[in-house]
Amino acid sequence: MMDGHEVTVVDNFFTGRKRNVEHWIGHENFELINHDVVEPLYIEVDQIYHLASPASPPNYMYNPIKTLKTNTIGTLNMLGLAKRVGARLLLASTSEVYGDPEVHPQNEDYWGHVNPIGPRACYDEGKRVAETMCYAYMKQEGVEVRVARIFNTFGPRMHMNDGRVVSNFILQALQGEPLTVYGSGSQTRAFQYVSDLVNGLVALMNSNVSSPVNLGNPEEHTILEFARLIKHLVGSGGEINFLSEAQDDPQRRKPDIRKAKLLLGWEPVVPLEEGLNKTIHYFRKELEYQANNQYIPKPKPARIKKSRMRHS
Ligand SMILES: O=c1ccn([C@@H]2O[C@H](COP(=O)(O)OP(=O)(O)O[C@H]3OC[C@@H](O)[C@H](O)[C@H]3O)[C@@H](O)[C@H]2O)c(=O)[nH]1
Repeated sequence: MMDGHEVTVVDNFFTGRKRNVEHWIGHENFELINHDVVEPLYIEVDQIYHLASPASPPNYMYNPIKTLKTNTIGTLNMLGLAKRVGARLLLASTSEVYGDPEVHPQNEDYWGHVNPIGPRACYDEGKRVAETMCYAYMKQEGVEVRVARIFNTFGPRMHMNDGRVVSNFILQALQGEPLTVYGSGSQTRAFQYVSDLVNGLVALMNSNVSSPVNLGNPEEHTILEFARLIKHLVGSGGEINFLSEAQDDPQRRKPDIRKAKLLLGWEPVVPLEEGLNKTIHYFRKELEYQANNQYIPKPKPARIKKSRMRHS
């Protein structure tokens, strides 16, 4: 928008919130549509960032059929729109297409290790078929596609109830609650700050790279190290609570980003601690906001029917 593009945001608000974009409402280049991509959409656009789908495991597992519909029918609808108006489509795919990987770090040539009937399948298989659909439309219909395989990402404006590890740990630490580590905490992840991802998505969209590209920060940590780091940054004395391991939880994950560096000239620039501090600041404010804005319904005064005045 700041570059002069007109942006239409399409959201069904299943996991998104109007508050996340309210500061743009009224801007001449901004439009917000309440719409679910499972239904066809008829608008005129040049580029489509197809970001729809819950991305947090508890959210996407909450209604697996809806997650599947969003990633399949929703993707077909967006590809159909791209075909009709001649737009380029960027699919937000995921590191989850690599499943519980047997190759480390994961590069784009790895085909993955995915359980097709496990609890994560609605999302990881959904995204895998979404990629397949993109390349079918590219080959058969000549639609221009871009596929970003997004690794763990965090930042301000995540939902308080998102359920992913970064927001869980920060909120727990801020509220003096124990941090919930699933399993032993020896599983690893590499976390990327949201602004790095946005820059990567824009660079990919405007590049000539049609094959999948990993976007993530390769700095890898165990979840236990990560819990300790967040406790330290928040300054919380809370303990760490070990809960049972999540089923099919990928054990090691770290992106190989050589392709993005070489072809897009992109790499993450925000250090982990800086990103975490910004996110901690955000959630601190959110907790304050929540405390000051609890909705307490007021009792309604009894409605007294006004009788019509009769003039004689
Ligand atoms: O409270 C928690 C939450 C999560 N975890 C663990 O932390 C790790 C990361 O879990 P998250 O739920 O944040 O995210 P995952 O890495 O499992 O999945 C993510 O992968 C990449 C993206 O496509 C998605 O954002 C999401 O599916 C997992 O090992 C999980 O078991 C905890 O130990 N405690």
